[in-house]
Amino acid sequence: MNVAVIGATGYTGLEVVRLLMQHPELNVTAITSDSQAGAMLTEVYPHLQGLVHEPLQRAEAMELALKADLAFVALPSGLSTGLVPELLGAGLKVIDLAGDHRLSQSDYEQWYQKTPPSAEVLAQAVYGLPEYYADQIATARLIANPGCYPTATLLSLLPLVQQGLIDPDTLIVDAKSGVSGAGKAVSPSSHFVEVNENFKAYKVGVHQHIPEIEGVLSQHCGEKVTLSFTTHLVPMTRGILTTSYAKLTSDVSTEELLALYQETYRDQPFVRIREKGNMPATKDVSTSNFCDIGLRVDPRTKRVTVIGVIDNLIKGAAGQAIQNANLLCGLPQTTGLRTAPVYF
Ligand SMILES: NC(=O)C1=CN([C@@H]2O[C@H](COP(=O)(O)OP(=O)(O)OC[C@H]3O[C@@H](n4cnc5c(N)ncnc54)[C@H](OP(=O)(O)O)[C@@H]3O)[C@@H](O)[C@H]2O)C=CC1
Ligand SMILES: CC(=O)N[C@@H](CCC(=O)OP(=O)(O)O)C(=O)O
Repeated sequence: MNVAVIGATGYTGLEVVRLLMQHPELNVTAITSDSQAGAMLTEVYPHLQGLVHEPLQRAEAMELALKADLAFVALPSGLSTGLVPELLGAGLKVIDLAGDHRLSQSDYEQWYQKTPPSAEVLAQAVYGLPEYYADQIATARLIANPGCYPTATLLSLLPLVQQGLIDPDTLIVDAKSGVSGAGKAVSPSSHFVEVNENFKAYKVGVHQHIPEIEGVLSQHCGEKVTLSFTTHLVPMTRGILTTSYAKLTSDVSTEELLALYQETYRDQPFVRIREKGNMPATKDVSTSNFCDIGLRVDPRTKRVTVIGVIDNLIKGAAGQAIQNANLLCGLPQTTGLRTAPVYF
């Protein structure tokens, strides 16, 4: 299948291009940039010299449809809302990495403070978390690739929520991200001087991923879930670590919960469950599409603590988008994604 990468000069778009170089079935035939149209990607990123030969072009849907069957859209939120209907109308399938097609119109307006996509387009969107929605993804025309924090949080919590093992009212998620999560545009809060040797919470209580996480958990829980969710910026380039806490509804042991997680993710190639006493770190998954999960029950407090780690740019964005493209194409989910993490 021929694919276009929209926003190829951005961090996630660039990762899609890089990962697709080793994909046996998906060929990158078009790459776009608004500010660099007409230039070569290697002028912006010389490390790709000799590896990428397509020129950067503007994201014109009809022109892209002549070159590709599927588009990965890696634009800032708000922009894909305008482009996606044109791409769909031109006959392309779309995987949107932005938040635009993950929420209801009212939630999108409230949490992103932008104009939402039309109800007609939203009705076509399938939430692209392959571990839970593989069948719907396989037949979709528009896939809303999950957010980075929601990916780690949902994979960490859904086994517990589905089995009614935690009281959803007691749920707290403490999340930390590397700075590439903010994209390549420089802002005062992600500037080197602000981030280096520093550690800070941000968007406390107002993070745009709150309704996304609550929405999916509620679907699987059968009742409305609300959670306390706090994001932190860590002075590292890649990686997300989420720590989730909740009160257990029955006396279960760490061993029993680990067995449940092993069983839930037995056939999922990118979720790895740790042995008792072993907690994952961000480097364990760096540059790979894995999500590693560890947990422990505290019998004193009757709470469970679940640690989830992903690479925000890979399982949190580009890798998951390719996993979704594999499902769309009827390929094994691991096609082109079987890379071991880079530990140092
Ligand atoms: N970074 C991450 O870890 C994750 C990001 N996401 C989401 O994926 C999307 C892409 O993120 P990311 O790659 O980090 O973003 P970047 O800011 O790094 O890249 C954005 C891309 O969009 C292009 N673009 C086109 N028009 C505009 C415009 N008007 N203003 C700014 N950029 C424009 C830019 O290219 P050019 O300037 O050359 O035109 C650039 O290639 C976002 O919606 C983000 O929220 C989702 C999960 C994880
Ligand atoms: C470190 C950092 O700033 N991360 C970003 C992640 C943004 C993102 O993934 O955006 P979507 O809304 O498109 O999912 C943030 O917290 O806003």
